[in-house]
Amino acid sequence: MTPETHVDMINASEKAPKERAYVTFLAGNGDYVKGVVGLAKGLRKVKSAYPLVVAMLPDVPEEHREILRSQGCIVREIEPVHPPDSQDAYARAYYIINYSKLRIWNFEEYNKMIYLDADIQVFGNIDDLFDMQDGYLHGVLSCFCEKIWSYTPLYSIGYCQYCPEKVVWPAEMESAPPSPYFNAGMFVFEPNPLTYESLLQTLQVTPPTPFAEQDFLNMFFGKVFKPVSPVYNLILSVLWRHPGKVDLESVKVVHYCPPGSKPWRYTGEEPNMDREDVKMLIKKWWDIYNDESLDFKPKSPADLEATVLESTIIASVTEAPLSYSPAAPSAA
Ligand SMILES: O=c1ccn([C@@H]2O[C@H](COP(=O)(O)OP(=O)(O)O[C@H]3O[C@H](CO)[C@H](O)[C@H](O)[C@H]3O)[C@@H](O)[C@H]2O)c(=O)[nH]1
Ligand SMILES: O[C@H]1[C@H](O)[C@@H](O)[C@H](O)[C@@H](O)[C@H]1O
Ligand SMILES: [Mn+2]
Repeated sequence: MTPETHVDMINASEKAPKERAYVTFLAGNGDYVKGVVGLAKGLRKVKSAYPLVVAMLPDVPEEHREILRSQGCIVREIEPVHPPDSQDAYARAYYIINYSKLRIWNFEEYNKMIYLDADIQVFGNIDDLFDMQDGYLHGVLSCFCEKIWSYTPLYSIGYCQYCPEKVVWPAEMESAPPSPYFNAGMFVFEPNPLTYESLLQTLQVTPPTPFAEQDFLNMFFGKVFKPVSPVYNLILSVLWRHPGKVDLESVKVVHYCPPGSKPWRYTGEEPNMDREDVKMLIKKWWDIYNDESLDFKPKSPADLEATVLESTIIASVTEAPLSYSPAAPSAA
């Protein structure tokens, strides 16, 4: 190597932009695609500087992929991930959908990504999360107060991370209070081939648990998890479980998580869905979804071509599937 080439290489790596992107996940031919469209438009509204990659299972129909490309999303197909142990068909479908999210650690062309569920909307710019300290996984604590947690001892004693002082940990309890547990609808992470292989290998020796990849990621990244403010992932039920804990004015990200709260399925009939704050947040989601001025506008025909091309090239990058069944069921 000539000294010039060496210098060129150093310069090239110094100049290489830090690749960053948002990433969401899509499975099936149902209505979650609306969530992704809403999210793409929401990110545009708050002027995010980074694109939205959609990691999708093979069962997402072409027409939905087309809608997403026309909204400026980078479409990237992933293979389903099968957890170990045979389950009944319903549980299997649920687990395959959720564990497939692990493939995003293989998106090596990005150094840092922010994962967002499709039932999330951003109401403020959160690009600052990319500047969080490297080497950690950043996310927001889960609330344990909803009935969905009733299978856990935590729920029976009324323990929640949002108000740990409320419950004195009973001496007869077998375990100590749990270590911080994040909601897997939003997290900041660094794709990495070694982490990716380790995640998939560990999964093969880890029996599935009710909160699927959320439980698994909490276990896997337990030692490197750093909590960020709940304004970066307001789980809607925190509004009525911990009133006053989060100031709605300062909330940047809303997660339409509780039953009946998906904006595109909202009827107002389920518990708490008739609250004024919930109705206001549902309306705000629809305002973004319906706002045509937020549709992707390629700056030039070449720009549009670039988006489509990027999706095509990325999707054609093949990877060795550790476990793949072409007939992944959909829960949508
Ligand atoms: O048919 C489906 C189902 C799910 N999804 C994708 O998977 C994500 C997770 O599903 P939900 O948002 O419905 O799940 P919840 O937010 O209610 O549940 C929580 O627990 C889940 C696992 O139990 C995940 O960890 C999820 O990120 C976490 O917020 C969706 O946002 C969407 O991106 C689809 O694309 N199609
Ligand atoms: O804190 C949340 C909340 O309790 C939700 O209802 C549940 O679906 C999520 O998995 C959890 O992280
Ligand atoms: Mn969600």
